[in-house]
Amino acid sequence: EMFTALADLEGLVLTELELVKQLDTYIQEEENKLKLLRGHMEEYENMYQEASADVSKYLANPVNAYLLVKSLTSDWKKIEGVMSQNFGSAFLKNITQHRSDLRFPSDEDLNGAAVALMRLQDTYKLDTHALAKGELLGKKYSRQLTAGDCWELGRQSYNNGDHYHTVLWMGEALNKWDDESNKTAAREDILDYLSFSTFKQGNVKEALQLTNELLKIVPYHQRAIGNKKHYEDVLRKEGILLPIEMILTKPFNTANLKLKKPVDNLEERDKYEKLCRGEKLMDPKIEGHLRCRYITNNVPFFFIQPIKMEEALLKPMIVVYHDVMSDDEIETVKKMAKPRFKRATIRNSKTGELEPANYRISKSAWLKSEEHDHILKVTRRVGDITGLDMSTAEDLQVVNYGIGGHYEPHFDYARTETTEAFKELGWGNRIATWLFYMSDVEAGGATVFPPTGAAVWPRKGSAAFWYNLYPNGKGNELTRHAACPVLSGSKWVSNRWIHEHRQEFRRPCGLTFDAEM
Ligand SMILES: O=C(O)CCC(=O)C(=O)O
Ligand SMILES: [Fe+2]
Repeated sequence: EMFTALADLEGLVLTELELVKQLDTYIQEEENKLKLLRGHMEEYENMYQEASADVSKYLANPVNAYLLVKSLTSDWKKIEGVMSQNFGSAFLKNITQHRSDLRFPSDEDLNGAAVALMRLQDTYKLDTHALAKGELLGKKYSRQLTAGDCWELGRQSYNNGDHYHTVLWMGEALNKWDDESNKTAAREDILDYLSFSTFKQGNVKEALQLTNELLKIVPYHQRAIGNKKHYEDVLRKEGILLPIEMILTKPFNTANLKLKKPVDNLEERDKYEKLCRGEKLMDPKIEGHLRCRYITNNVPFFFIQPIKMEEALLKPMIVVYHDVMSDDEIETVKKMAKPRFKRATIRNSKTGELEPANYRISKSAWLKSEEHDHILKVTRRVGDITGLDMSTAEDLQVVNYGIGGHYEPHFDYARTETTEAFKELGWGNRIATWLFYMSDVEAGGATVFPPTGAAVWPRKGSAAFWYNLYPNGKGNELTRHAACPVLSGSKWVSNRWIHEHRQEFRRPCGLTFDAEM
């Protein structure tokens, strides 16, 4: 699957280019064929006109007689030959053969991309109508969606059992359909999905109204007849007198319906989404104490070029360092990571198999310091700035987020028994997180901390840093954080997780829960 990373989707543009080229050749070949046939047809027609005026006189001429016979034997064979030339199947064969090196997205990608669009719609409170017009945050214009495009989004939602978004998108499809001169969907298909999902969301009257509308187009639609009866029964039981006068409003307005967003088990969803939208949740008094400063850490090189530090939160301390990774270093890391990208997976506790994780839509790869001088330099820099020993840090984890890519609220440290945490590494728990931002993000994609209201917005070359553990080794629950869905742009980050061992003299352990750095 490729929808999970924007870097992978880029290849699809090449697929489109190749298709355009091939289709162009195919159309030219078909056009040549038609031109040839038209020429032959005109010849036949002329001959007929001439001959039919006076058949016997015409055929009395031996050349004419010869040409008539010739035109219906050898010429006709040529025409047969031209007409049975099948450029279409040759074109398809060519594409199929290319399929392994041309990259085609799968149905899973289509579903993933549709779900991502719904996630963006919910998180950033995007209006369905504006989105369908190609508006993002009132300014950015993408292509307009047709009734058929909206219908497809509705159908994807329906197949996922998500009647809420089915109603929104099928409703939009219905309105678009009304305005379209070249219809891109069938109105009865839109009404079929829309009526059923409207009913599923608990709007029986409107479902009946939409079903009646469908029956006007297809009077013997079996399922619609059954549904109509069922909806009427439900209404009768509710004590509503039938038939009721109902006219479909134009445009169809989903705002008049009762609609419930699909429930999910993330209790902090509300806070998380508010922070993603840039709403301020932090106490202004706390925010007022945040400062910026230059640091040198007694590292000689930093005396010449001090590091710019900005506080994002004091308790626990979350800081952002600016200009700590150069464009060259970023390019190296991206280039090395791309061919190794794998989608984030989790192990299914029942089957033991690795499965794609829906709470984390991204692709990642691991790079070692030894692999490139740039990575080694970056590792040393992190050690110099944090004062921590990097020999117990994990390799650099490079991440690229795809359409609507996100990472739901989580802790970076292991919450199981400390002895069990990252057992294979044997370096203790993840004491601190260093998070490089390797791209700017046009919209969305913040790193947010729901318990405290802190938010860090990606800026190319910056990095966020915080301690996950208290000095006594206990995990700090206030460090729970998330990567907001990317609304526009491609988001690249890389993680350096530093472990407890060997930090004893650098960040002494203590008995306290003191959250200061
Ligand atoms: O991408 C981000 O902003 C955060 C990523 C993150 O939290 C993680 O990879 O653990
Ligand atoms: Fe994280």
